[in-house]
Amino acid sequence: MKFEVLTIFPEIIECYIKHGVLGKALNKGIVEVKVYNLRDFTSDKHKKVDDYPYGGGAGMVMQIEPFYNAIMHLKADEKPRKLVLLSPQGRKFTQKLAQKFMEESKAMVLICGRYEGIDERVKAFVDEEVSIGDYVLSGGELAALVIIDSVVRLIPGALGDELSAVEDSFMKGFLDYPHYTRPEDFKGMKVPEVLLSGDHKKIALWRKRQALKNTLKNRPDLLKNLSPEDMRILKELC
Ligand SMILES: N#Cc1c(-c2ccc3ccn(Cc4ccc(CN5CCOCC5)cc4)c3c2)n[nH]c1N
Repeated sequence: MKFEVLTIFPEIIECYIKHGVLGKALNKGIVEVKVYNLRDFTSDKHKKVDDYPYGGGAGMVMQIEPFYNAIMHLKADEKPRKLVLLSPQGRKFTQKLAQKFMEESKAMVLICGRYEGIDERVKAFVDEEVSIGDYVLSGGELAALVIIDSVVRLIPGALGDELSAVEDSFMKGFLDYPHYTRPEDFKGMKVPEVLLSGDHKKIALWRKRQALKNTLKNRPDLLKNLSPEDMRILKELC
């Protein structure tokens, strides 16, 4: 899968993609990330990318021309790609949308604005407008990284442990169970006995109960379409 990122801060993207899961996926050749500086698509000596908003108002707005020139440059190879604009006004990004992007797109262009946003006319050239959540960021770069990271985790072979992607809790519709590792006793804080028992059936049941308990407490909105068994466990917790 190929990601192409349009931004005035390429270093934000370049720094992050070298590490962790993404770094491994890049080294394996499972993923390719190319970052483009929008300032390279300007036509003035000052590489201007923003201007005052028509109609007045606070802040600056990013001009359409650099976005248009960059998008036309990418489209010159006539290869299919999904163009995604990051924006506070976008549709909510969820694990389901990450799955959809992974399944449907061989290449994605992630368009990152700054300032108070970008000229509305850029939207004529994009396929999706996406927001990663109900809070205001300073630009689209962090959102682009969230999308890249969550989509790459879903690519078969990217994690090197097929189970992790399948086990990601948002795929199952409830939160994760608690995790523990050595030491067994840290300043009197002990690992639950069941996890030391070696009884995999008991451990699985304990983990399911804990996951449902966490979900009921923190994200009851996720508790939909539970299996009869999960519903039975949930009722015991109430
Ligand atoms: N994805 C994503 C994002 C973004 C995001 C994405 C892209 C850009 C480009 C510029 N900015 C900054 C910016 C700040 C303030 C404002 C004003 N409005 C904000 C909402 O209330 C009304 C007034 C606009 C834009 C961006 C922010 N924020 N939150 C998400 N989940």
